[in-house]
This record gives sequence, structure tokens and C-alpha cells, in this order.
Amino acid sequence: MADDGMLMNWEIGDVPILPKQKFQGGRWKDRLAAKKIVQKRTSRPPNPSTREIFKENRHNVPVEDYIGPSSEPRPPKRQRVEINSGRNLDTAKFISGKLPPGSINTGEKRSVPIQEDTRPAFVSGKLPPGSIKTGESRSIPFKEDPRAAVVSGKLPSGSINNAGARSTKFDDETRPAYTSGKLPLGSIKGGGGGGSNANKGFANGGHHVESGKPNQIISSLFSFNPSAKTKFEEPEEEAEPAKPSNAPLTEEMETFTALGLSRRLAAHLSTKLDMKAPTAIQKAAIPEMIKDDSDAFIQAETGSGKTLAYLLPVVERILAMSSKEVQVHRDSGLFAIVVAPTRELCKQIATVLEKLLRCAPWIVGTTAIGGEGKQSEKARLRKGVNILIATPGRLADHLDNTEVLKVNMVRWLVLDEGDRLIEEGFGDDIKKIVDRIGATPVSTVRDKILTGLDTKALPSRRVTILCSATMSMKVQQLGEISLKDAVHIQADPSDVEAVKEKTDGTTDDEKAFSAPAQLKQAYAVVPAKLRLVTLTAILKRAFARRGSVMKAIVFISCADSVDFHFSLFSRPWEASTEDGEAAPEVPELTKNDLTKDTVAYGSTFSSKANPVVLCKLHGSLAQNIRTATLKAFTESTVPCVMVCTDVASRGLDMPNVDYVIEYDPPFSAEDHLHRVGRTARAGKDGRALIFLLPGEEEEYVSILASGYREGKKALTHHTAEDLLRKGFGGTGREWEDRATEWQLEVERWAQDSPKYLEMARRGFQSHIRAYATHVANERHIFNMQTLHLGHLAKAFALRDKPGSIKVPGLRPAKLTKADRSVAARKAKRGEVEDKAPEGERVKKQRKLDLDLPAADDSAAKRMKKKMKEHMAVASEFNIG
Ligand SMILES: Nc1ncnc2c1ncn2[C@@H]1O[C@H](COP(=O)(O)OP(=O)(O)OP(=O)(O)O)[C@@H](O)[C@H]1O
Repeated sequence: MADDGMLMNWEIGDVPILPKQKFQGGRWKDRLAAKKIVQKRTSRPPNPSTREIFKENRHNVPVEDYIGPSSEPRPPKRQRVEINSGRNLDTAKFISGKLPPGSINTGEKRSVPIQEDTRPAFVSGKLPPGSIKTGESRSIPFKEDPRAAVVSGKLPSGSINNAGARSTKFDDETRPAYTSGKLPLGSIKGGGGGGSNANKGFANGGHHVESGKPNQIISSLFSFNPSAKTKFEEPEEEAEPAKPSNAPLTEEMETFTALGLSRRLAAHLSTKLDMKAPTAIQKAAIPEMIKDDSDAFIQAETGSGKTLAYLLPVVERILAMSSKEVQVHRDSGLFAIVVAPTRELCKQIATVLEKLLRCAPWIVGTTAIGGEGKQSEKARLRKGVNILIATPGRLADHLDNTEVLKVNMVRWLVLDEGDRLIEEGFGDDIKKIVDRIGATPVSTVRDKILTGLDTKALPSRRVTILCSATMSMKVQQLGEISLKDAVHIQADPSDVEAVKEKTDGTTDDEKAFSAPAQLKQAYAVVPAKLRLVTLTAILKRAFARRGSVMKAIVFISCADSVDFHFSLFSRPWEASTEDGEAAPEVPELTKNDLTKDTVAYGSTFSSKANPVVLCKLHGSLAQNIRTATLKAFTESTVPCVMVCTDVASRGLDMPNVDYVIEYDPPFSAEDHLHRVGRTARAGKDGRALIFLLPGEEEEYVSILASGYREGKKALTHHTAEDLLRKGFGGTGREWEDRATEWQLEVERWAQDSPKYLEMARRGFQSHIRAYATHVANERHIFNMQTLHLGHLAKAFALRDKPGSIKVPGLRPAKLTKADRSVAARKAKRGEVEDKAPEGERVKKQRKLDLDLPAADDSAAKRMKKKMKEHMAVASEFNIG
């Protein structure tokens, strides 16, 4: 992709030229002209002292330290061209960034880079109010943003020439930020003849190549941003709030006892768990599972109570085995196995079960999820368990190796979050589990004699239940492995029609799922450069008023990027407020050894007076840290934000999450539904916002609409400007200066610390790799080829040229033994990874939350190709 900026060099006079001057980019005429000038200059005897100064200072010494008074020679520009006053300034080309290097000419023999937007420099730097100091005494009135003047071509010839000799004055109309008296690192520092070098690269169509740091580019936030290509319809008036679609029914409509639950269980639900009536999916599933012994596929929206929809009938029927004489107990046998894709989800299901079983403590449930010693799991299994909740890998392992795990009594096999089970590559494990359990005959008579329990209360056959909020091909695939003549149970019978098979055997995926009706969804079309400031603005705004948002989740595509954003948002607070007053002390955060690096205050978007807690969660954290962090977020009684990967997208039930932000787009439409489903649960309100880049990504709006009952009508559109204005506040366009100042500050934070700089670079690189893993049918929307890496780097607080960002020792993909042996076999057969089917690639890629894909997979290749292209462009324009 072409870079949007160009180098525009202004002649600066007698300056020694480096022997290896290269001329690239632009028209051949310009290059020839430049060459001639250089030849002319180099034919003069060099000034040795100047050359020494230049050599010494090229990268190490601050510009102002070595640039002398205006009469002294100045360090050279990269390229110099002699051009005539103003005539060559092609405004349209300048604006579009297509003007060849060296084509702007002031008519003087000096080369001065034009700062495409000087405002950032003024916002936070140290410039004395009212002037741009350059070392000479001429002054030029400056009415507005200098960029605007240059762009419009109305500036008098040579008017932004700070190379020697002038001071540029602002009059009263100049924005207040210009006089705030602070100049950022490497911005406009004239100081005699050297201003040009200090600002080298400001002429670069929005880029500033920082002095002394030749590879750095500081681009202006608000220039060269692509605008949205779609004209989005704005809703004329606020739509009526939709009625919650996943709420419990009223007691008048339905009761648990009417569905066939015993009084004991119904009373426990009502008095201890505060659940007076079932939800729609519970109403549909409970009677079916109590009376019928068919396999079933339970499908309902996120947050609609699917866990209890399958647990209640299981517990009810196990309870019913007890008689007056004999009570079911932990040694009676293992009756049900629930399989879920993540440990977090297993633990959550186990917690729900444990609460349920408080009314029948003689029934025992436990987990087998790895992360703790297998021996202790074995010991618990040996003691006896009636309901087991397990991850697929661990269960398959126990079935193979743990003798005490007997499955002859198992009547229910529940596969929760079915599509994720397949996506995560557990297909083989599930098949093994189903085959293994299926091959064991179901005990009936013998066990009745042995235990005296009424096994008639249990299903006569082994029942498999598949459970999911979404119905994708993957669920069907799982259904084929595990279900026989299954009934499809849905909350709303009209939805069943929508997922009926088409004649060609596919399902209508577009209508196969929907978000809760009361969920308020929005999308923000935000240019890449503005992503980070916009996210900050959103969080600032969301937590500005205490109580408006209690908990928010920010979804990010990969673990490295989560780490970077966590560190950025939790930088230590300033000791004093902006007015110089001592800031109030914030209460000590309750952290322990496990959460010391994953829980902090979100200082960037909250204040000491109104602090917000920040947590991070991803699959590369140790299991005990993940568990402790999730607990901290879930149990937090103060406002809290969690930045996380998709590890938290499925099934997790976190109370009081009222805002979900998809900062990075989801990998598939189903993932989107699951992510936004962390809010608006069980009839509660919720909001969700997704970031989209202008251009192809705007097409995603129709996918959002298709998963939403009300379609596009219910989706709200935001622009970056809206969000920034609300988040950074101020009068007029003050938000622009505040956002710029904030961005420059975080860039300095990243530049000043090798640790954070590497984090930013890792985050950036992994983000691009992750971007390449979108499902194939959405890749035209999330298209690597249209990503502007330079702009994206800005959102990672980077000033590097994208092509030069190479982090050694990136986190390797965590491949299982099985993955490795498959790869080895493939290598032997000479098969390249690229030929692997989508499922394989995505599986590998996303294993453990995209901690990072293997270096040789196709996504990484696509990223490399993109990087190469970008580097080619950079060198063409001679950046840096
Ligand atoms: N009958 C009920 N009355 C009130 N609250 C309920 C009822 N049933 C479930 N809930 C609550 O609804 C929330 C969501 O339940 P659950 O986690 O089972 O949803 P889910 O459908 O499995 O969602 P997901 O698809 O996201 O996994 C939980 O907090 C649960 O306590």
C-alpha cells in the first residue's frame, strides 16, 4: 500500500553532503536536478570542521547542542532540489501526498521540511508562547494552522522557513494550544541554522522523522486519515427500547414446578438462588429432558440460562433415584459428564452446580480440567463423583489412563459451547470420548441390585446434549459426531425455522443466531491512527460519571497486544493534578501474588478521585493467575475494566458487565455474538461497541445487522470525532489538541523505556498476524492488503517505520504434541502448511488465544509479505 506521506525538502544552503547520497522516488526530472546540485556542491572543497560536526552528531547529540548560529554550516538534508518559488507547489498533490520529493520550493537556497501539522509540537513542547523560534529576527504573521496555509498554497514564499533566520509569529486567532508553551521531543527547534534538521521529516506528508533518531516517524494524528466510504444512515429518532429477549419469564407465565421439577429443587431455586421463574430456553428444555430420552441440541441466545437448562433436569432425575430407604450418594456412580472448552468455563459450570446441589449435598460434582496435579484429580475421582465437569483433553486422558473413572453408569454427555469445542481443535478428543463412552454398555439391572436405587428415574439410553448460542457448520460437525436423531430445542420456536437445513444441506447462517434484543449495539468507524486515542476517549467518557458503567470488557485480538495495552493504561499516576495540586491518594488495591501483574488502576482513563480498576486476561498467563484475575474482575465492587483476548468471550457469566468494546474485530461473526453476549445477560441492559476501519471493514456493519433482530435499525453509528470530542472534552476543537498531547505523551513513554518499546512492537506485530487469521469468508472485509501499517503503528505508540519493526524471540505458538507430530508427518510428506485446510490453520493459530502463531504458517507469511511491501514503499520515498 502506498504511503500517504512524502518527503518535501527545502533548499537550505551550503551544507556538506554525505558521499552516499541516494535519490529515490519522485519524478526522474527531480532526481536528476537533485543529483546535479549535489555534484556541484561536492565539487567544492569540503569544510572539514563541518563534516566532523555532522558525523559526530548524526545520531547521538541533541540537535540544539550542535547546531550553531545561522552563519554556521548546517547539517545536510537527505535530498535537495533547487526549485522556483511557490510555482511548483501543487496543492492537490500535496494534499493527497503525491507530490514528489523536493518539489516544494520556496525559492531560497535552503531546504526546510514543512511540518505537515505543527500543532502537536506546540501542544506539549517548550516553545515560548507566540512564536516559533528559529534564530533569526524576521517574523511572519501566522493566522491559522500552518498546515492549512501551506496546503491551501496561500503562504508567501518561504514563510515556513525556519532554517536560519526567522521567527514565525502567531496572532490572536491562533489556537490556545499553540501557546501552551511546550514543545515535544524533536519538534520545531530552530536554533540558528539548524531548524531544518531538527524537523527533518515533518515535511513528510504527516511524518516527522525525529532528529537524532533516524528511524523515527512522528506522524500527525489528524492528517491523512482515510474517511468512511459509506454514508451511514443515522436513525431519525431514538428507537423504542426493545423488550429483553433472554429474561426469566414471569411467575404468572411459568413456574419451575410446572415444568416437572420437584418442590425441593424449585423451592431452593426460588429462596436460595432468587430464581422465581424459568427463562424461555429452560421452559423448553427442562420438560423435554425430564420426559424424553432423546439426544438434543439446545440453542438459545447468550445469557439466556442454558447452563441451568441442562443441569436442572440432570439433577432432578438423579435426585429422583433416591427412595425412602436408599439415598443416592457419591459412590452410586458417575451419571453425567459435562464437557466445556475452557477451564474457566468448567469452573463456572461447577460453581452453578455446587449452588444447585446445596439442596442435595449427598450428590457430588467435581471437575477434571488440568492445571492442577493429575494425581489429586484421580484421588477425587476415586472418592466417588456423580457429575463430572471436564475439558476434552483432560477427560480423554483420564478415560485412557485412570482406572477408577468408570463410565458404565453415565447417562448424559453434555457438550457445552459446541462450536468452540470444534474450533479449538478438540474434534478428535470429542470423537474419542463419544466412542469410548458409547462402547461401554449402560448398566441397569446389576447396579439396581447392587445399590438399591431406582435407576428407572434415569434415561434408559445414553443421551447426548449439545449446547450453543450459535449454530454454525462447526456445531453441525459436532452434531454429526455425537448426536443421534436429536431434537432441536430453542427458546423461540420461530427461530427453529431459521436454521432449518436448506435443500443444499447448508444452514442459513445469517439467521442462525441473534444477539439479545435489549443489547444496544454500536459501531465506530475509526481510522487506524486514531484507534488508541479513541479507545482512551471512550473509556474516559464511560467512567467519567460514577455509576454509569460498572464493568467493561475490551476485546483485543492477541496476548501481546493485551500486555501492551494493560501496561499503557496502568502507567503510574502523576503525583499532582494538572493544576499542580496534590492528588488524593487512592486506596491500596487488593492484589495478591497471583494478581500483582494483572490487576492495577487504569490511570490513563480514570482519576485518583474516581479510580477504575484494570485487569488483563489471556491464554498465555498461568492458569492460577487467570483464575485469580477473573475472580478479581468478577468480584470487584468498584468500577473495573478488563482487557482480554477471546479467552473470556465464551460462556463466562460475569455479573454487572454493562459495556463490551470490540477494539479488534472478532475472528468470525459467531465470535462477535459470544463477545457481546458477556453483557445484556438474563434480561439486563447492556451496550456493545465495535471498532471498524474506514474502507472495506465498513461492510461488517451488514454482518452485525444480520445477527440482530432489528437489523440495521438498532445499530448506532459513531465517528472518531464524536467519540474524541466526548472523551477529551474542552471547548471548540480543544479535544483535538488534548488528544494529540495525550498521544505524544504515550509515544514518549514507549520510546523512553526499552521494555515498553519492545512490548509495543510485539503487540503491533502480533496484531497483524492475528488480523491475517479472520475466517476465509470475511477476509475480503478484514483484508491484510488494505491495512495501513504505518498508521496502525501509531495506535501502538510507535514511531518506527513498520518495515523495521522486528522483534526477536516472539512468543512461539504453543503447539501440542499432537500438533507437532502432525506437522512432522506433513513435513516428511513434503506438504506445506499453506495447503492445510482452514480449520487446521485457524486451530493452530488460535490455540491458546493467539499467543502467537507458528512462524511458518500462512498467516505469518501473509504478514511478512505485507511488511516487505511496506518496506519497499518506505524506501521508495526515502523515509528515515
Ligand atoms: N431462571 C432464571 N432466573 C434468573 N436468572 C437466571 C435464570 N436462569 C439463569 N439465570 C442467570 O442468567 C445468567 C446467564 O446464565 P448462563 O450462563 O447459563 O447463560 P448461557 O445461556 O449459558 O449464556 P452463554 O451462551 O453466554 O454461555 C446467569 O447469571 C444465571 O444465574
